[in-house]
Amino acid sequence: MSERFVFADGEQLAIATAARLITAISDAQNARGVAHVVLTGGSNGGALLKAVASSPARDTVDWSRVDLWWGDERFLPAGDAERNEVQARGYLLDALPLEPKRVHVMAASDGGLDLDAAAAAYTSELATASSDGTVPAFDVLMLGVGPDGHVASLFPGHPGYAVTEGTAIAVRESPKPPPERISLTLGAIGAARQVWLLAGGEGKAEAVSQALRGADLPAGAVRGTERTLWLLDRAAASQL
Ligand SMILES: O=C1O[C@H](COP(=O)(O)O)[C@@H](O)[C@H](O)[C@H]1O
Repeated sequence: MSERFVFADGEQLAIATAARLITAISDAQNARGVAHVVLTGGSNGGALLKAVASSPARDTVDWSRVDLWWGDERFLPAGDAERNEVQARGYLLDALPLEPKRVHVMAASDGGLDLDAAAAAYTSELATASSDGTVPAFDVLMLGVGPDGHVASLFPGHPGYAVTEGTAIAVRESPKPPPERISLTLGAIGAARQVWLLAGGEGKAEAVSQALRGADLPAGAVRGTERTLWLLDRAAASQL
C-alpha cells in the first residue's frame, strides 16, 4: 500500500522531502553504516536537491558514507547541462564532502562507450556494490513523475517499460528528448527499501491520478520493499 503526502506548493514539497531525505540517510547509516540513495532528474528532483543544499540540517549527515546512484541519465557528452548528473552537481553535490568513488555516475556519450556498453557498465557497477550480484538494497530511491506518467526513463508503452530482466538498460527513441538514455529497470527500482515518487504542479495531476487509480503507467508500477511514498503538492494532487 502506498502512502500519500500532500504539501501546499512546490517549495513546501521540496523542503519537506529534503528533511525526510536527510533523516532517512541518518537512519540508514545508523542501521547499516552507509546509505545508498538513488537520485532523480527533472524539475521536482532538482528542487529537492536545492532544498537539501540550503537545509540547516544538511551538515548533520556524514556525506562520506553516502553512495549516490541515478535512476536514469540522458546519454549526452560529459558536462552537458541536460545531464541529470551535471544538474545534481550544480544544485547540491559540488557543495558536499562526498567520497568520489561513492558517486556512481552513468556514463556520458563521449566517454568511449556506446549506449549498450554504457548500460552494461552501470549494470556491472550496481552488481559490484550489491550482496547478490544484482543491485544494492537502495535505502531511498527517488523518482520524478513525468506528465505522461513516466519515471526514470521508463515511458508508457515504450519497450523499456516492458523489460523484465536486468538492472540498467539502454533506452532509444525516448519520447522525451534526448532520445538516448540509460535507465534502471522496474526490477532494479523494486529492490529499493523506499521508493519516493515526486510530483509537483498542475501538469502532473492527471498522471498522478491515473497512476494511483491503477492505470498501466510506469509511475503506478513501482513499489519499494518497505515503503512507497507519493510526495505531492496540492496542484499535482488536485485530481485525486
Ligand atoms: O527526463 C526526465 O524526466 C523525469 C521527470 O521530469 P520533470 O521535469 O517532468 O519533473 C525525471 O524523473 C527523469 O529523471 C528525467 O530524466
